[in-house]
Amino acid sequence: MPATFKIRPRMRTLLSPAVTKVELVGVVAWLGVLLVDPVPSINWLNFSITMCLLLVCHFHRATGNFLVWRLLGGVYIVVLAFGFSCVIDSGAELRVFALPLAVIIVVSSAILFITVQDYLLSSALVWILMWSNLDVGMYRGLEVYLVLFCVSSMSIGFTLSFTYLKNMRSVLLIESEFRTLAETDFLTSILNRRAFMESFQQVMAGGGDGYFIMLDIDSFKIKNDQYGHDVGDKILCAMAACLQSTPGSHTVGRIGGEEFGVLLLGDDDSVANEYALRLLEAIRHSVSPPHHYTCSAGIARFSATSDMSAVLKSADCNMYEAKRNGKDRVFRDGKQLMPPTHGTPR
Ligand SMILES: Nc1nc2c(ncn2[C@@H]2O[C@H](COP(=O)(O)OP(=O)(O)OP(=O)(O)O)[C@@H](O)[C@H]2O)c(=O)[nH]1
Repeated sequence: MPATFKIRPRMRTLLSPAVTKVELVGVVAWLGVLLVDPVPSINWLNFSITMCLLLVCHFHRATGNFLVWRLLGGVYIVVLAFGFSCVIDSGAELRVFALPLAVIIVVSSAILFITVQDYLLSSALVWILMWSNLDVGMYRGLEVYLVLFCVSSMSIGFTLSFTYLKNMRSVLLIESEFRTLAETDFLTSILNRRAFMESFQQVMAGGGDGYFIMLDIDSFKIKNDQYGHDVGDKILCAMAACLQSTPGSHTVGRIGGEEFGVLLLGDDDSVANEYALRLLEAIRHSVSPPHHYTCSAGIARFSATSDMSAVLKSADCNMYEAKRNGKDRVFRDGKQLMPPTHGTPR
């Protein structure tokens, strides 16, 4: 997915408060126009337009769907322009206001759109709607000025929209790059400890049940000493690749030097056990001899009400049990997990 598409929801979140304010200003202006001459203004059409504007404002603010949000910005502008054009239609003396009104709507609506295409489309619709209200007779011989106003208003709006969207996009792209850097382990490119723990907290806050698996590479110091730190680094990367390529996990991360964490969702013990054993098997074969390595793992179950530090401690204790009992194995609740096909411990 292009980076600019990824930041669009964030752009929408940042723009929304300003959009709501601009729309409310439009509604107030619309009600103000109706109040200038209230008696003839009270009719079904004006009532429907008012309700429509209020509903569009409400749903524009409330919708969670990005496409609907984009669409409602255009709907709002078209309904507002239609409302004003109806009022202007109701009295010939009001036609003099059609031109400045169209210019104001077209220029001020630049902030409502997240793409310049949306802006250009809706402002073209505004001009089409308002053009019929212009007293062309009044501008006879001066039509070129009308065209100039039309083109200038759209150009100013386009420039405003293009500039602020471009600036916002650049700032958000930089922000997203920094966020990725802050959450990613430099060596292995998987989540670092902070990001992994944040994900863990989010899962628990969301009421998720699951399993936390702590993994520690066995005798890693010896590998480093025997083959050098560059081989050690390759082993760490191979381990991260294994975590990523073994299906079934929710989150994986490097939570210490040679320690990794995995979150599994669900409450089926056999699925969690099978996952852990499958992962250790994949790890055994992830690097060919003589640099091959193994790791020990401890599993702890958690639910929404669990104390996170107690879960971490439990997985850690199980992992150390696995180390004490010969390494390259998984422990849970103080007992070693056996592969389903083999009935005896290795
Ligand atoms: N190459 C490399 N080594 C690292 C990195 N981070 C930590 N280490 C090494 O990991 C080793 C961890 O050693 P120990 O804590 O003694 O654990 P161990 O040798 O794996 O022994 P057991 O845990 O008992 O199996 C140390 O030698 C650290 O230098 C890293 O980013 N790259």
